[in-house]
Amino acid sequence: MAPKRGHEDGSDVAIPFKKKRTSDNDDYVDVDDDEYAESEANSSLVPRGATINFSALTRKLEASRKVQENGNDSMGLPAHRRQQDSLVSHIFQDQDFSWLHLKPDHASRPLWISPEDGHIILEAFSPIAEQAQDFLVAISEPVSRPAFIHEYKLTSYSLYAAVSVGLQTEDIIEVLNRLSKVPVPESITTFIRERTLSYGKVKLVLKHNKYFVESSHPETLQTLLKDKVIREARVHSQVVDTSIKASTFTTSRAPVKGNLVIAGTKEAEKRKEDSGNATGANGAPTADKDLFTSVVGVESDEIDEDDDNVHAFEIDDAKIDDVKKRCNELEYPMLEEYDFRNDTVNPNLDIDLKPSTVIRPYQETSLSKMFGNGRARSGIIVLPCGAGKTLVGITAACTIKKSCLVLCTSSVSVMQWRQQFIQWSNITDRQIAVFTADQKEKFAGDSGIVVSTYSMVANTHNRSHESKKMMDFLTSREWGFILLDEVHVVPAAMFRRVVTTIKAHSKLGLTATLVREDDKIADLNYMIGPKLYEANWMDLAAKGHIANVQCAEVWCPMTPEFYREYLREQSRKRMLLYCMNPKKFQACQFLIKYHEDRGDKIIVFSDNVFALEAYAKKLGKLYIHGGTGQVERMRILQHFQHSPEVNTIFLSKVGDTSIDLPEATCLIQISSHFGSRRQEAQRLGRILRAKRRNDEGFNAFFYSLVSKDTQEMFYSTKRQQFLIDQGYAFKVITHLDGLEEMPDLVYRTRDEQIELISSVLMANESEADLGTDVRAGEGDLAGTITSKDFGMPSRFPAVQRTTGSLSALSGGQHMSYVEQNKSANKKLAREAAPRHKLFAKRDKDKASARKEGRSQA
Ligand SMILES: Nc1ncnc2c1ncn2[C@@H]1O[C@H](COP(=O)(O)OP(=O)(O)OP(=O)(O)O)[C@@H](O)[C@H]1O
Repeated sequence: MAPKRGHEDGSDVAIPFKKKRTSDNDDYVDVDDDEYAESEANSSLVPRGATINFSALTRKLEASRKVQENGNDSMGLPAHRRQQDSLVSHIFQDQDFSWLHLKPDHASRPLWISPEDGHIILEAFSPIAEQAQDFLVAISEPVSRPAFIHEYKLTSYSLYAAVSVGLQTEDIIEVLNRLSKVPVPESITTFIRERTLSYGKVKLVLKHNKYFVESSHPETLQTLLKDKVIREARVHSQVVDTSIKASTFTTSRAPVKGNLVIAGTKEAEKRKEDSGNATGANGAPTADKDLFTSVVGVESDEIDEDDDNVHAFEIDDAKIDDVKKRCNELEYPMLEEYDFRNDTVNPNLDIDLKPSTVIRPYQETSLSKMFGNGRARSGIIVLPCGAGKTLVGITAACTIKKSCLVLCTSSVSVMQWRQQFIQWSNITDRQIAVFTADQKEKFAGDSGIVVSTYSMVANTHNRSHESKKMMDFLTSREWGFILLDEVHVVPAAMFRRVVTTIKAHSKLGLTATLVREDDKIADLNYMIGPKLYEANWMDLAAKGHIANVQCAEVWCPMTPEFYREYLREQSRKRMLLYCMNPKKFQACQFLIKYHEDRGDKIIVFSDNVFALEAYAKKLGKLYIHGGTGQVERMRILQHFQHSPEVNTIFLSKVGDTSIDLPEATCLIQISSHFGSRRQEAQRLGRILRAKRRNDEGFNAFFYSLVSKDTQEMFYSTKRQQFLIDQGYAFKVITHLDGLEEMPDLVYRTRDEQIELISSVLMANESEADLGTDVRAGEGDLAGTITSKDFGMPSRFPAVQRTTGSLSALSGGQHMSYVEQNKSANKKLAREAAPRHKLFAKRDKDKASARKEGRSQA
């Protein structure tokens, strides 16, 4: 489903169109499983959604048993269907689904469901695709969403999330059936029923400061009460099965009744008008809505939950964790909801959005999933980089109006969150405090906001006296709301510590890239809650909320000298060699010139600080890395924002996430962190917020410069996968037209290139490390990441010094190259690992040719 990569002829340059991190004090330790991409073997061994594949596997095994027993296959499919014969059956073999008969009006129904694995294929060009997408996002995981055909997957978690936002089993099946070109296969209906049977049936609700296990299914509560742990946790003074009238219960698809989120905003007014003008909830014209209704046959508003009779029993505060765990084991995971409007014990916080703050429709939609029934559901909201997750979090805090704790990944983000709270809401300076290594503040009054980092809160060692006092402040009180930024990067253990030490009634996780190679996403489901909403990147771009980006991969051939060294080198310097490839330098110079001439503002990213400095100095540009002081950073960023003289800056990974530069319209990536899909997406996020995004025909540009025939090509392909799944197409540029004619082209001559290789070979091993911004300072998001940090054995030796010659130091670089190279060659020959026989033969041939030459001489 990935878009094809095409070749560009260069004339079309106009298309040129975010570890284990250990850092100082308050910065977190971040495990990005994406980085497993460093190991090719790992990446292929750990498929995405492994958890789900496991259940699919179990079903398959079960099915094969059934086939043997009664002639049905694992998904309950009749065995005879495999013998279905048609002229083309043999081509598709077991992927021949022609036995699933199309409905007579299939052309007007936009989707097809695979009976084998629950994958759903959606025609994104259908007039009712937008409504269908809303529904599919609620019940399934988006797998890939390019322009015309989308792929989704029904999983246990997606169905858990669907139920948690109020959808009912039979509604899911019914709507799916109406949208599907073929009758929903029995295997799928069985799967949906099985998975939704118990999920979402039990809620943990805090009402009047007492915890209740609540359900509208009395038999479920009876089942739970049969369990010893739960029975013992029950508070007997309460009347069992208290009937609680849920006054404002609605489902996710119903209009948000009594919802405080949108009240008072201009957008709310606009939406009221829109509905008055008979347009759809998404602004879709009535005609489309009618078509949806005629095909789907269910008005979205019809799916209202009839939840009049809710039964509950009270449980002991101290036993909450045991009950939660037990419910999980019994396969009745509890949804957490906070009836904040009826919480009279925790003091209210006087916070509201400023009248000038207008939230965008997708921000509102995401929040409606959280507040759909007048309570706050805990869960995760996924929005693209630059789409305004901060404001979503702030709006949620303004809705709950109770004390709020915000946790983010670095001290830079802490300051940004604080500033954004002040910018978008009426919160006063005294009501919002920060807790970082440098600042330990408490808010004034009974209620307020504290912004901190995960590591400040989770860290249990070496706390200063001040920090201890601050932690007591945080742990001794009840928080109405905890906001968790960038949830996908925080290790499970750290989350567990945070979640157990802080008593919060509701949790909201925010992220742009819910991608991990392992099953840690499952931990998030348990610790925070299900995914409540995931936006479509292309949709937001089409509506002008984020910029349209043209992505391209520029293939830069290695010069023969660099390639020879690359093949010889066994250490990290291989990476430095492909970063410092003179042809890459030239491509970078050309693209900078091209885009500066167009009036673009350009950010060049390099993870490797050695390369960063070398490029920036050679091309005469300003640069920022971990070692750049705060004052210097601000000065450079201000120049970039306001001065027409500074149109290009070079950034190390410190700029991946924490820098908000809406002026930037072009990104050039010269070195990156292995195959990290997350970093690729986060970097793209820097230009998605481009100020000029709504200019007529405006495009932002994202270039990855890749040295041809090197490992970098593999990593690059891997990195792009997440963005491709979001619908981005990467073009391949193999030739930049006009590059050769550039008057002041760098490293044009062989001598200059040889001089460059000399400097690379003389560099320290540590400087060659791609994942390390060795000069990262306190508060930087850039930490030091190595393969070892991801639990993998380091393939490279630790830092090692190489000696440069005196002649090199005195400026005779050319000579030093020869000297250095000679000795390096000897050293390599001594240390060389066993070579492939092909190369061994070539070396032998060469050696005998040399011998022959000498004897002839
Ligand atoms: N409703 C809105 N109205 C106006 N501006 C908005 C709105 N929502 C977000 N923005 C602006 O969009 C930009 C991006 O927002 P924000 O930094 O919250 O994005 P993000 O999703 O957290 O991105 P990232 O994941 O890259 O950190 C900011 O400049 C913010 O002020």
